[in-house]
Amino acid sequence: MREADVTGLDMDMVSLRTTRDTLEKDVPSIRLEKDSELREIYQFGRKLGQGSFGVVYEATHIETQTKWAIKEVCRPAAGSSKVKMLEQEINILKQVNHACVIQLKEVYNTANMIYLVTELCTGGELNQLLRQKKYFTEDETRHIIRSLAEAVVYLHKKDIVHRDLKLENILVKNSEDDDGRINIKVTDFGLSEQMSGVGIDNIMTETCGTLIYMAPEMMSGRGYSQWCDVWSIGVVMYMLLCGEPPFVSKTKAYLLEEIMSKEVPFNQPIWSKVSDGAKTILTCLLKVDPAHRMSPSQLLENPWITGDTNVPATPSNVLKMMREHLKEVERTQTPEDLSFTSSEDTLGQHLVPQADAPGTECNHAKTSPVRSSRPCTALVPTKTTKQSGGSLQQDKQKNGPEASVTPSTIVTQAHASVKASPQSSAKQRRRQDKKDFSSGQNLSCDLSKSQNHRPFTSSKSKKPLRCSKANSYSE
Ligand SMILES: Nc1ncnc2c1ncn2[C@@H]1O[C@H](COP(=O)(O)OP(=O)(O)OP(=O)(O)O)[C@@H](O)[C@H]1O
Repeated sequence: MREADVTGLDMDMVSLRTTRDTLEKDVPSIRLEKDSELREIYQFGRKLGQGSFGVVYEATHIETQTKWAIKEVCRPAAGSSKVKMLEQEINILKQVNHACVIQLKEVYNTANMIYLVTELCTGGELNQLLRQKKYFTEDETRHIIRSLAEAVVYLHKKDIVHRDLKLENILVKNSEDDDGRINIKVTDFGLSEQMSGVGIDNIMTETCGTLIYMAPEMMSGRGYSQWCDVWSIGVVMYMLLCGEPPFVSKTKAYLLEEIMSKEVPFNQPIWSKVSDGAKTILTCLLKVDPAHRMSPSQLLENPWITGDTNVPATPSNVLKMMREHLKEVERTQTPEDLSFTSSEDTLGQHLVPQADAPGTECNHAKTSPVRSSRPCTALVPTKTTKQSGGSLQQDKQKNGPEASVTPSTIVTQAHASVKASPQSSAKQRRRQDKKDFSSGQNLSCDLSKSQNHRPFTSSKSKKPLRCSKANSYSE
């Protein structure tokens, strides 16, 4: 047995892109002459599961008698897409060190095999637990979603977009710990992407992931960013609370149509028992337009998540008062006096998305006629454009002008474009919103006018979808 190159894997198979200074922990990569040598280090136990790459076993480290999971992977052909995915997965796992992300302990290489030793999650996949329980309570869901959001904030800060967040890729460390809490670990980074640039460089076009969890902007093929993970958190949360996905259709095209045409459905009887706070979050996470989605950091600060009952779940009272006031103003003014046609627009103009303002959340979920037409960030009646918080793009904004292509700036510009057409009725604007979204224009039109912002990509790949993993798509 010999220690492999200090950077990690068998270099003939994997060209590591990770720079060493980004590593947070040292994951040894060990070369073995024979596969049987590993059996001298670990005692293999029951089979835990099978993925598209290989089989996962429970294993006991003989010397320490500690339990681990070992993924046994047949070395894929050099240059194949499987190599790329495995390389990506290992590179990312080597960089991450978070309580809610699966830990990679060691990598073993032999001539034919690669073995990934990870922490053991005895509770299995979250979808198995959901199937048993049918649905989770709000308290259970809160704990799981908080952990998931923490993991996503951490990953996005490291410029890692998971791209395939789903119940099957969330493992349960132990069924339930002493407090009855379900501790989760995000796993399966095979489809993840690590961004290297800022602004437009962070726009991806490859369609991948699992349909029911896939963000509409990814389905539309017009470019997406890390906000696709937020949509998936929304789908996961929805499923935890009611046991079923929010949107289902046989094909990607129909699913996209369904998402575009419907509100987040809360029709099943179970939703009558779910709090408004949880439903509001879902509406904010499942915003069609990524520019209007709640950020993972905002999610973490939301009173439903923090359990802070002193903060109103929705700032609807203030907004309601402002709307009433604006309606009154409209009533007393002639149309010429107004720069907008409706109080909603006027309100939109003055409401600036303020990232990470605690205690605030999507406040328009119920009033918004079109799910994609309203920003879903903390709205405050001010023109201050404070941008802070943990999301990748918000962080990037501090680093350069290009990075200022944030959902919030897009939102602000979207409002500006509404302002520019005072004649348009609310109905016309709704139609335009939808048209813009399907053509990919709603984000690009305004951005292209700005010196600092390059257009949001709208290139649509003509390549057919293929299934690269079980239930996961890659273009
Ligand atoms: N650390 C672990 N602890 C417990 N069970 C695990 C662990 N890792 C994987 N498993 C189980 O083994 C199964 C196969 O895992 P694996 O990572 O190979 O594939 P996958 O995530 O299902 O899909 P793929 O790699 O094909 O995308 C999982 O579905 C899970 O049930």
